[in-house]
Parts: sequence; structure tokens; C-alpha cells
Amino acid sequence: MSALLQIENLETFYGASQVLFGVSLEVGQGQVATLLGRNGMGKTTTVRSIMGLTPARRGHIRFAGRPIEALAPEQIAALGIALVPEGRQIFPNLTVEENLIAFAANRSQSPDPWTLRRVYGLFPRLQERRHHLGHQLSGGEQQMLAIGRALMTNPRLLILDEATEGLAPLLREEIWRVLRLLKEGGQTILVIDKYLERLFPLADRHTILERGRVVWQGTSEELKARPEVWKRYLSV
Ligand SMILES: Nc1ncnc2c1ncn2[C@@H]1O[C@H](COP(=O)(O)OP(=O)(O)OP(=O)(O)O)[C@@H](O)[C@H]1O
Repeated sequence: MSALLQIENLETFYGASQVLFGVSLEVGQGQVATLLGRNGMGKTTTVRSIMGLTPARRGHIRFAGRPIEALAPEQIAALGIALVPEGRQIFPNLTVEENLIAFAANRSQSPDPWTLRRVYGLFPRLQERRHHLGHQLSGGEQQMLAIGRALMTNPRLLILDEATEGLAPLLREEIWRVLRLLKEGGQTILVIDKYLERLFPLADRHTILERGRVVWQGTSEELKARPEVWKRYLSV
């Protein structure tokens, strides 16, 4: 399986403070990969470096074989990487439907692209609320909207940063259901989350970060067999 995303020896700083110390990982085409680790270990920073929001000072990022570490965030997005950020960041004063079409594009040149109709099929709740403003939605609805908006760009790689954070259990399950469907449809996904029992059946590969360094990488089978690794790095 060819790597869609390849990250090599990423070193990222906030001002003088170094946060990533040589992070390397790969996400294969059609794979679901995770970034795991306790709070503050560098997961969001890794994603921000991929997106060009906090560019890495050293290291390489290749997307579909092309170096992207020197590109601006909008150029990276245009190549087909969509981020569902922590905190969702939907437009509060646009309606659900306006949020969904704001960045609509067919960046993966899919023959069967995501459309409003398909997104509403995935999240019927969004169709019911399509004329509501972003700020009128519940946290779970905002999360669905953030995912729907990312899908409307038809990304080659979808990145979700803590998409189930702060959601009630039923809403979390709704997000997991959608991620399973996306995987079945061949969507490549990089996911940051902490629910190992949901990530095990979904994900092909896991990368654990500890203070900005990769301390473990492997498959779900391998991670399942290593509870001491979860205890040490994920405090579960
Ligand atoms: N804008 C910033 N300026 C300075 N330091 C920052 C900034 N953002 C994050 N950091 C620091 O960088 C380190 C990594 O943070 P990061 O958000 O990448 O971690 P994380 O693993 O995603 O955790 P969380 O789940 O809490 O978001 C932390 O020590 C954090 O305090």
C-alpha cells in the first residue's frame, strides 16, 4: 500500500519552545491511522504542522509524493487535506447549509463526490437543521457539521482532531458510525482520539506521542496485545 502522507523527522516550535522532536509517521492510501498520547504531547501540533498552520522548522512532509512542508495552509488544503479541528470552528453566523457549501470542491476529483444530498444522507439531523445558524446548534450537531463541511471538499485525507471530545455517548457513537462508513468507502483518515475500544476495530495503524516524540507505532493487533503500553503512555 503506497503512503498518501509521509512525515519524516518533524521538529516544530512555538517561538523558542520546541514541541515536536523528530516525529515520523505514514498514512497509506485508504488507511485509518491514529495519533495517540496524553494531553499536551504534541498531537494537535503535528496536525497543525501537516496543515501548514504551525509550519515545522525541520523535517519533511510529503502528500501523494509531493513535498508540502513549505506550502501555505490554503495550498495544502487545495491538494486535498481537510482538517476537522479541535473545537470544530464552524461559522456561527452562517446556516448549516451555508457552512456546508462554504468550501465545497472536488479536491480528490472523485467520480462520485460528496454533495449536500449525500452529507444529509449521512447526517439526517443536519438536513432537519439546515436553515439554523451555526451558533444555534448543539455540540454534537456542530461536530457533524464540521465533518460534513470537511467532506464537502472531497478530501483525499481527512484529519479529525478529538472529534468525539465532550460529546454524550450516543453522539459519540454517531461519529464512530460515520467514521466506519467513511473507511468502508475507502476514505483515508488520520484520527486523534482517546477511545481505544472504538479505535481498535477502525484503525490500521497507531502512533503514540510522548512529549513530542514517537514512542510506539504499530497495528491494532499489536497495540491490543500490549496493555502495558496503554498504561504507560495513554493512562487507561
Ligand atoms: N500556541 C502555543 N504556544 C506555545 N505552546 C503551545 C501552543 N500550543 C500548544 N503548545 C504546547 O505544545 C505542547 C503540545 O501541545 P498539543 O496541543 O500539540 O498537544 P496535544 O497532544 O494535541 O494535546 P491536547 O489533547 O491537550 O490538545 C504542549 O506542551 C502545549 O502546552
